Amino acid sequence: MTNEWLERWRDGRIAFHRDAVHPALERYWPDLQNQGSKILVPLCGKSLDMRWLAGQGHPVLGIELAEAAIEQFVAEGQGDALRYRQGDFPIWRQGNVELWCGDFFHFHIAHAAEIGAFYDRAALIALPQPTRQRYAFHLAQLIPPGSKGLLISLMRPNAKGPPYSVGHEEVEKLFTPNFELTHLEDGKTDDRGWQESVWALTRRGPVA
Ligand SMILES: C[S@@+](CC[C@H](N)C(=O)[O-])C[C@H]1O[C@@H](n2cnc3c(N)ncnc32)[C@H](O)[C@@H]1O
Repeated sequence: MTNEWLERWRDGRIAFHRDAVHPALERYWPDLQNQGSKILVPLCGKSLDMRWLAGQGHPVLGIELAEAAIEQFVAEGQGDALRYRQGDFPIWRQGNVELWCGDFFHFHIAHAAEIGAFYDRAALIALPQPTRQRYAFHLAQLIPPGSKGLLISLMRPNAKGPPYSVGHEEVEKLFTPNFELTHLEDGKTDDRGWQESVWALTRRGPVA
């Protein structure tokens, strides 16, 4: 799976990338009241949503496997990027966005000191079913109790992924052990029969 993503970035097969900020982010983020917290964006690609979050006054920490995605994000942004390293992760920093290049599952709590919220659009649904369980648990370990996040999942017919179809029942099953969930909306179904679902999550008490 891992190499498949690197191949996709190499070949420019990135139909998941949006040229505009996700409307659900703009609609629902202000209600989460995460003022100024550092936002974790797992499996971030080169999403413009990170620039929007930074524009709202948040430091952003994205994690992305493909160096090509990070190089493109920086090249398409403004200003120089600083390069440095934390452990095994090379990091690019441009303005208020820092992008860590590596496997999300190797990003540990010690790296996550200042994280206060998260944003997942097309991260959970990029992972096959057994890995989604691991993802939900790992995310819970990185997010302090009381902090919030926005999750945009996807339901689709004939679900040979990625992106995988992750319906309401699975979202609830994956996250309920460690988060309080509020279902915010189901988007319009597009002409492929794909429909996004949007959730607000709040990390429950201390035990992951
Ligand atoms: C479907 S794309 C979504 C990207 C971004 N969230 C967006 O909305 O455009 C999933 C991204 O996750 C990256 N990825 C896949 N597995 C990963 C992992 N284990 N750790 C970090 N990044 C990963 C892929 O390279 C790809 O850029």
